[in-house]
Amino acid sequence: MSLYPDVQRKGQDELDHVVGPNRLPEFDDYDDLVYIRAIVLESMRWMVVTPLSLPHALIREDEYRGYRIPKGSVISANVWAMLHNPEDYPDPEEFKPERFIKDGKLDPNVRDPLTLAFGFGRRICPGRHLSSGSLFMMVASVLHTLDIHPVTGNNGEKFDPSSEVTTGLVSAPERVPCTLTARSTNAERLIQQSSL
Ligand code: HEM
Repeated sequence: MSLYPDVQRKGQDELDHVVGPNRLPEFDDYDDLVYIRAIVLESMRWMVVTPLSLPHALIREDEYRGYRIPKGSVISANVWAMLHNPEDYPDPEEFKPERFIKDGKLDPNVRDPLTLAFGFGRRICPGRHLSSGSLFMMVASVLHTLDIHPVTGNNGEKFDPSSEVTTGLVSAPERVPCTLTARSTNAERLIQQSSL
């Protein structure tokens, strides 16, 4: 959000319109918070948590595009490449929640990143609904109450958190330097009330 202030502002505009200043977002707002849901989808796509998913082993021989894959082979799905395929996601390096929206709704013709980011088949992540629901509440609550500002270097340049990520099974930014300020005195009150 610190890198994309326009995305942040659009999310906050939607929250102001749907939720208003006197309460925090709730799951009942889900259907109306289309842009917030698009931010969640784009977050899961742009910097996928498990870029090579989890390895699977073949229980029987298979064939893929003319290649024989023997039983017992270990395969890794390059989910990062799938989620950065410009045919499905033009300008894949850009963080653009708008790519998921058409006529004010989530566009069912755009490939849903959540069908890739949580793995595949019978071992698909059983925590996927908990995770995507929690992400929705987290993004909505943070943007509703806080402004996120980038920390700039000596020359005014913004640090890109995607430039330094951990390697291994799980990928996460090494650091996310930013400052947070309450959006208003109402927002401050909501934060204090929610921490009671
Ligand atoms: C953004 C958050 C999460 C991501 C991106 C994620 C991703 C994944 C992926 C890619 C797999 C491997 C699926 C496969 O083998 O094809 C997996 C497996 C698994 N996940 Fe998650 N996960 C997340 C959160 C959670 C949470 C919150 C829980 C528990 C509450 C959870 C529990 C599990 C378990 C138990 C497995 C192993 C399933 C099996 O092998 O049968 N995950 N997850």
